[in-house]
Amino acid sequence: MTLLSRLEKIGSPADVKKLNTAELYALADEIRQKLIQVVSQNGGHLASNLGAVELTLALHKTFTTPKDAIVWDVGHQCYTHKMLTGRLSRIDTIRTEGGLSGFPKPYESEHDAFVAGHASTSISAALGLSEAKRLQGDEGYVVAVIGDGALTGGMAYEALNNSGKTPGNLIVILNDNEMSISKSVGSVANYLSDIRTKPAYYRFKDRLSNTLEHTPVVGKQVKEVLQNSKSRLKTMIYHTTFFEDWGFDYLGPIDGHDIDKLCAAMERAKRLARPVVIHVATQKGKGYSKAEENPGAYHGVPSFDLEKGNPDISLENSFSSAFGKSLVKLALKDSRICAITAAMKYATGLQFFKHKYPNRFYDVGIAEQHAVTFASGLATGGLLPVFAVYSTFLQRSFDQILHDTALQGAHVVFAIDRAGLVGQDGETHQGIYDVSLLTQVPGMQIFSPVNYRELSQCLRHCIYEIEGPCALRYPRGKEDESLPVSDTDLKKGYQLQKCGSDRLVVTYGRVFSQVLAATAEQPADILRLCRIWPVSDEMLDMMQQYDHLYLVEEGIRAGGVAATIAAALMERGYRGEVRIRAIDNGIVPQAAVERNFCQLGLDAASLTDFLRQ
Ligand SMILES: Cc1ncc(C[n+]2csc(CCOP(=O)(O)OP(=O)(O)O)c2C)c(N)n1
Ligand SMILES: CC(=O)[C@@H](O)[C@H](O)COP(=O)(O)O
Ligand SMILES: [Mg+2]
Repeated sequence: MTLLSRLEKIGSPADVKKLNTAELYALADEIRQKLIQVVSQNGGHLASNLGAVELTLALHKTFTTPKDAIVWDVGHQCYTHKMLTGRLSRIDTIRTEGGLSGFPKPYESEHDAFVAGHASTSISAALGLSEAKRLQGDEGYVVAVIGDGALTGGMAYEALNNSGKTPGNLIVILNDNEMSISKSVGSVANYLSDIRTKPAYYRFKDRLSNTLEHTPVVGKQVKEVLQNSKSRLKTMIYHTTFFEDWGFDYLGPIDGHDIDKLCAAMERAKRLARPVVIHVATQKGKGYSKAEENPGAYHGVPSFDLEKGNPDISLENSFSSAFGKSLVKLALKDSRICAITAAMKYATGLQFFKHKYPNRFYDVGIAEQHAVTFASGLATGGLLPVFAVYSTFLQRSFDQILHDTALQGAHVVFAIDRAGLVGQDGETHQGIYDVSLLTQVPGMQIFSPVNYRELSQCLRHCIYEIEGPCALRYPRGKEDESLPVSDTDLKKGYQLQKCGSDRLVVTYGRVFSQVLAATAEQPADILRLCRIWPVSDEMLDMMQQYDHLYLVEEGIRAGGVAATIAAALMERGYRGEVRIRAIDNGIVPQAAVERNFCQLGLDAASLTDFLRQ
């Protein structure tokens, strides 16, 4: 009989509450070992999880989920929470097909209070949950756990601005490790770092305020008078941080790896009558030396060898790198070219640009909306901005693209990375909506290159041959080197591959490889669009010459290129047959991309059947 480890004995958060401090630290060690082992096998968000182990233990020691709700921001740091809430036996399945998600999922467990994946949403969601409790007379606290990176996103401030005056069951835990994926940027990051360097000063103020609070009779009165006055004494004692100006109580900075201190602060927060911010200082990557040394490289990793360590932070052989390098080449000859990222410098391949042209490189933080309007300002001011962003995160900026870019015809180039299916991050991160969104934007042109060479040509074309907004979109990962692709005339925007068939497949982007393989079995002509939007009359004329059209798209059907072509052909009175293969259900769960292709009927075998019909 094998002895159960401490971790295996945790069936639910109730078991965490029974442990003393020493036992909790021993448990933390086991959790770290498990995190490292699982992420090295499955890939995932290692450094963020390693940094939040004690914090998660303290949360479950102090609060009682699901009566109390914990809302994780982004949610990429929730692996320990999953292990402690009855999912340890399935943790090895994390991020795999049919397995646990790498993000909070209420359908997975009642302990996951809210869906996450995109940043800066936790305080808004927590405020909503807290108000729902209040209005329905439900008991329980609501805790938002937000990182300093996620605190660079505008939504967090909208929520703070809206929360300060609410009755007090809302607790915001600011998990400050001074890192987003790369170093946290902006004035708030500097401000937080300033607070972190003066813990004694903040402890003194806190003690003074606490003492007043507990001084019988006069203490409370003095405190109230001071809090409501404008005196310098008040400023000295109570005006500690901007959180207080917004109506929160502030506790911190607290060592985020000291379980007793964390628990004490959380217990105190429960007793306070106002919403509270607990500012916690943690170390990203804690407990795994390689991740401590280079937390950015271990933020999100593919599976890796524990001995060798260091998975590549940005793969050399990838569309992202090809894009980044092409942009540098163009920028060498044109000082008007600027590059913008919303906290994804390495992942979008912009590190090359930053290295070469730091004064025209902008990391704006997790602020996609701001990034778009900022880019539109740069364009209106005479520059050539390129905003490199994941498809899924660009969704945030739809109104900015419409209102601030398109309506004034600003020439902003959107370099849309992770376009299409993304794999293990699952439904929150799929890049399958951008085409349907962008086709609604007046004047927008969209390109979908299939290899690095074409990407580079499209980028140049977008920067120099187009006025107004334009986008080029490319998938996660690397090119298919076997593709027989010659240079495309980008003014025409397509390539027609003929075999003398009366059937035509119209497609674009990564799924072209699958179409090619399918037509080897079921011969058909192929019209590959490189400029996928707008669809020109010339393209439609060409389609009308065929009796059977097969439109294949790695994106959602509604509003997509295929559906729009079908509608345009109908208006033209086309009498032939049109069949569409696109993504009908917009919620595509995690799996290897190849598996998602099969599930959605976009792989070569399924497309062969499709062409047979
Ligand atoms: C809207 C949006 N943009 C970008 C991302 C990509 N992203 C995921 S985690 C992360 C950094 C988060 O930093 P922080 O909140 O401080 O958490 P940490 O990893 O440091 O614990 C970024 C930029 C995202 N998830 N959502
Ligand atoms: C949590 C998050 O949103 C990112 O870290 C994302 O998981 C990165 O995905 P890639 O691995 O495609 O860069
Ligand atoms: Mg952080």
